[in-house]
Amino acid sequence: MAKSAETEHPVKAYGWAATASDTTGLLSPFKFSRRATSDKDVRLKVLYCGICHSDLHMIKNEWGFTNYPIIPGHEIVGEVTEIGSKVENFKVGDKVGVGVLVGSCRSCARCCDNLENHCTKQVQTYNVPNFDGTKTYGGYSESMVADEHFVVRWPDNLPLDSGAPLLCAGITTYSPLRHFGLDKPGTKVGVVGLGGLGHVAVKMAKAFGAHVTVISTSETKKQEALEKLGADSFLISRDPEQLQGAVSSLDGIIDTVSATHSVVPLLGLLKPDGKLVMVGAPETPLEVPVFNLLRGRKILGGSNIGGLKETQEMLDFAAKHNITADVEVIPVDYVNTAMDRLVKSDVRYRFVIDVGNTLRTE
Ligand SMILES: NC(=O)c1ccc[n+]([C@@H]2O[C@H](COP(=O)([O-])OP(=O)(O)OC[C@H]3O[C@@H](n4cnc5c(N)ncnc54)[C@H](O)[C@@H]3O)[C@@H](O)[C@H]2O)c1
Ligand SMILES: [Zn+2]
Ligand SMILES: [Zn+2]
Repeated sequence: MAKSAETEHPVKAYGWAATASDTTGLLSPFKFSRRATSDKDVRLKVLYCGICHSDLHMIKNEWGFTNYPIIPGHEIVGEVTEIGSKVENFKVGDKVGVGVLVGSCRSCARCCDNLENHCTKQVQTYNVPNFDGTKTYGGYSESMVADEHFVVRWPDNLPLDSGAPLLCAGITTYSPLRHFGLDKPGTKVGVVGLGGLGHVAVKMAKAFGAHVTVISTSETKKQEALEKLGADSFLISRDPEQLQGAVSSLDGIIDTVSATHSVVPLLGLLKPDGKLVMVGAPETPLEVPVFNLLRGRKILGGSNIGGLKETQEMLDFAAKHNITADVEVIPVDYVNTAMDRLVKSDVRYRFVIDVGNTLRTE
């Protein structure tokens, strides 16, 4: 008989999991186990874990591939408690991060190019089979263990709680800004959806020296976007007059919206050769009228987190430019309320679970 999550590995572990397959996604305390620390492994005590909207999509099975029980969490900051005998880059006591990936083949062309995020054999931090056949469990748990290649060094001056969301929201916005050439001073960058990813995208683009326009459905975020986050202008996406006034003005747009929406107005905002980069992952397909791409030779693309080398580079960049997320730190037993509020975009702008101080391990 197959071993249970609680007994398949030698080390006892505790977390909060969604166990029901009824798509309510309710999280509750869950006993499981983690593997012993092998040669190249780093074991950490989880201190903070951000709540990404992907966690919400997954606990509710909105993408259709949730494999319950699931412990979400891939914005994990912790302290190293044990290292394997061949670990080279970390020692006990170091502050470290683990993001969306805990494994990849390490030998394909993508991996050799530091793009583990595009490896077909990548192992994500939760909900997938690991190389040993057991399932991965994420950071809403008291400990993590991962090969050191998938662990990043935490910069000294980067706060642990408000820095945690950089491990997904940070790299997911930094990487396309860099890859699509939207990281040059004076570049006109639009950010759609001012949530966890979107607000970090604004900060990253500003740090690159871009001129940043936030495109949002809601007037309520205007003042904050301009005054607090440092955006240069603000457009209400439902206001045809405002959109008309900004037609053909942007070099690129990072679209972080989590629900199905029209990209037609966004394509209209792009200059010729402009790029619309999707990072948000709505559960249903978007409609793309092809003529809106043909006219102006526009490009519609996508981006998925980033490789490990770039994740470290992004963290160091964030530390240098004092970029953190705006966070609401919560105890773990508030997580279901936090999920309900995230559905309504009722958070400025990222929930972070104080795992270290609030997760009981019995
Ligand atoms: N590509 C990647 O690698 C990657 C990484 C992380 C997250 N994601 C995805 O990105 C999306 C955003 O994640 P997040 O954590 O920032 O979520 P979030 O909930 O914090 O932010 C989403 C934003 O979209 C806005 N929004 C929702 N519905 C909208 C609509 N119909 N029209 C316009 N705006 C709308 C919300 O108001 C909110 O500001 C999610 O789908 C998530 O799964 C992708
Ligand atoms: Zn994420
Ligand atoms: Zn690979």
